[in-house]
Amino acid sequence: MSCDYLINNKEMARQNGIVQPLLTDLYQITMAYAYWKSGKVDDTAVFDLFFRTNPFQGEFTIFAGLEECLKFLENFHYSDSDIEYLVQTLPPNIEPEFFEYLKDLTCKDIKLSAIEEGSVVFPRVPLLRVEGPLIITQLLETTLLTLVNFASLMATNAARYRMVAGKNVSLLEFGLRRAQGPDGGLSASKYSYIGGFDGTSNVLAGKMFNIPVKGTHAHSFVTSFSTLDDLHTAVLLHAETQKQCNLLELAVEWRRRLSAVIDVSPEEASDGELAALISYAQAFPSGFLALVDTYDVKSYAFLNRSGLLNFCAVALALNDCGYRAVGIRIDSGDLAYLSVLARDTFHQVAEKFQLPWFNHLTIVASNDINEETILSLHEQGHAIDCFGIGTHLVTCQRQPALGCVYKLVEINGQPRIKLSQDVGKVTIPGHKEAYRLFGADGHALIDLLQRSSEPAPEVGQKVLCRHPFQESKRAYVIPSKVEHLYKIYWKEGRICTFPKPLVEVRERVQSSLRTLRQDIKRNLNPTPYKVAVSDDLYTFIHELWLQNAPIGELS
Ligand SMILES: Nc1ncnc2c1ncn2[C@@H]1O[C@H](COP(=O)(O)OP(=O)(O)OP(=O)(O)O)[C@@H](O)[C@H]1O
Ligand SMILES: O=P(O)(O)OC[C@H]1O[C@H](OP(=O)(O)OP(=O)(O)O)[C@H](O)[C@@H]1O
Ligand SMILES: O=C(O)c1cccnc1
Ligand SMILES: [Mg+2]
Repeated sequence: MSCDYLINNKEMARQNGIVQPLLTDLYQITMAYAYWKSGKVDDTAVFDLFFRTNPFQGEFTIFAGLEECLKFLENFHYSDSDIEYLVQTLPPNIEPEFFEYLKDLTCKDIKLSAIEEGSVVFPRVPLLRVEGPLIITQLLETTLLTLVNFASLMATNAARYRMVAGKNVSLLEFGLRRAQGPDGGLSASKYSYIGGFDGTSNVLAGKMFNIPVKGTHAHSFVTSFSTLDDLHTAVLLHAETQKQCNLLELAVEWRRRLSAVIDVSPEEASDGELAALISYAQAFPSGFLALVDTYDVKSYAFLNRSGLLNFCAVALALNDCGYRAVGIRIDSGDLAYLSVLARDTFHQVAEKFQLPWFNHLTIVASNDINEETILSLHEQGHAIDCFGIGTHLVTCQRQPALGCVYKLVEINGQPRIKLSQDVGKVTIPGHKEAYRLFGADGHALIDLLQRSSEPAPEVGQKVLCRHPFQESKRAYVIPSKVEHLYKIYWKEGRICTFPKPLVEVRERVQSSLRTLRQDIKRNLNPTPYKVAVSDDLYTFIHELWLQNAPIGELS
C-alpha cells in the first residue's frame, strides 16, 4: 500500500485506499453469482452485524468503524480492472451478463442502520443492520466485518488503558513499528485516539485523521554522539534578547554545579550523551524532551549518574537562554522507582536554583507497558505524567480479535434463524430494534431487543425483559429514560446521518462509558451488563426455533 496513493487521491484522502469491493472473501462473489443465476436478483434481505462476547475479559465493548463503513458504501463500485480480474479468476463458465450486472452494482438500494460510533455496546445487540437486495447485502459482509472488528477491538483496548490510567495522565500511541502491518498501524492510531489516547507518533495517521502527533527521540540519537567534539556548533540565540549563547559552555558549567545536588561527579556522566542532548535542545529549544536511560538499563543509579545529570544541565543551560525544557522519557528499568527518583531530583533542582517550573517537568515512561503495568505502577506510586504505549496496545496482545459476525435474519420479509448446538450461537431472527433502558440512578440498566413491529418502550411504563434463551430469567423494568439505539446512516444511495468528527466520537466514548455502573467497568471480574429481548420477541424466537429444529427419531 503506497502512502502516495493514500494521501494524493483526493476522493479517498479520508479513506484507507485498500478498502474497496474486492477486499472481500472469494465466497461472497461466488455466492453472488449463484444467487444471480438462481433468479434471486430481486430478493431482499436483512443482515445483523454483532459480536457474541466482550473482549479482554471485560463486560463492555466500544463500537467503532462506522465512518469507514459509510465511506465504503459511498465508494462501492467494481472498476474495469476489478471486473477484468474477476473474469480471469472465476471459472470460465460464468455467464458474461453477471459481470455486466456487477459493473453497475452500487449501494443505492441499501439501508444501513447503526448504533452511534463511540457508544458502549454489548453482545448480541446488532451494531449494524443492513437491509437491501440479497446479493449486495451479502457482498458487503466481509468488508463491513473487517472495518468494524479491529476498529471496535482497538477502541475498546484504548478505552481500557484510559480507564486504568485515569484522567490526569497523558497517553500516547507509539505502536506503528510493532503493528500488524501498515494498515493495522494506521487503524490502531485512529481508534486509539477515539478510545481516549491523546496523540500518536504515527505521522500519516496525524495527517489523514487530524490526530495530534507527538514524540521524543530514540536511543540511536544519543548513541550517535560519542564526545563533546561531535557538536559542530553550540550556539543558540536567546529567546528574548536574540544574543548568542554557548549552550555547551553553559551546560558543562551547570553539570559541574549540579553535582552538589545530584551527588554525581561530572566525570561519571557520558559526554556523548551530553553532546546529543545539547544538539537536540538546539534543534528544539522550546520542545526539549530527552530520553535519559541510554547508558545503563539495568543499574538504576546510572539514570542518576548520567542521563538525569545531563538532562538537568542542558535544561538549566536552556533556561539561561530563555527557554523552558519539557521533560524526560524513561524507557527501561523500574519505572516507578526511576520516575520518583527523577521527580525528587527535579524538586531539589527547583528549590536549589529557585526555578519552580522544574517541579513540573514532564516524565514520560515507555517500554512494553500494558494495562497491568499501569495498574501496578499506580499501586506502587510513581511520578509519571505520560505513558508511551506501543506493542500491547496496537496488537491487542491480550485478545487479538473481536468476533463480530454478520448473520441473515430475514429474507423477503420472512425471518431466518441459525440454529446451533451451542445456544450462544443461535441467532435472534427478524427485523429488530434495540433500546437502552436507564434506571432511576441514571445508569444504563439493560439493552432490550424487540421486533420492529412492536411499540417502543416508554419512560415510566413497566416492560418485561427476558433472557433470550433461559425461560426463567426475566425481570420487569420501569425505565427512567429510553434510548433508541439505531439511526439510519445510509439510505437511497447516500449518507443520511453524517458521522461525527473524530474528536466528537472520542468524547462520545467517554460520555457513553459514564453511563455504565462502575462494577461493569472494573478490571477484575466485572459484572455482566444485561441484554434482553421483549416477551414478543422471546416467543417469536422460540416458535421459529421449534419450527426449524428437525424432530429426531430414536431407535
Ligand atoms: N515498577 C514496575 N512495576 C511493574 N512493572 C514494571 C515496573 N517498571 C517497569 N515495569 C515493566 O517491566 C518490564 C521490564 O522490562 P525488561 O525486563 O525487559 O527490563 P528492561 O528494563 O526493559 O531491560 P532492557 O531494556 O535492558 O532489556 C517492562 O514491561 C516494564 O513496562
Ligand atoms: O515498548 P512498546 O510499548 O512497544 O513502545 C514502543 C517502544 O518502541 C521504542 O523502542 P524501540 O523499538 O526503539 O526498541 P527498544 O524496546 O529496544 O527501546 C520505544 O523506546 C518503546 O520502548
Ligand atoms: O516518540 C517516541 O518517543 C517514540 C515513538 C515511537 C516509538 N517509541 C518512541
Ligand atoms: Mg522497548
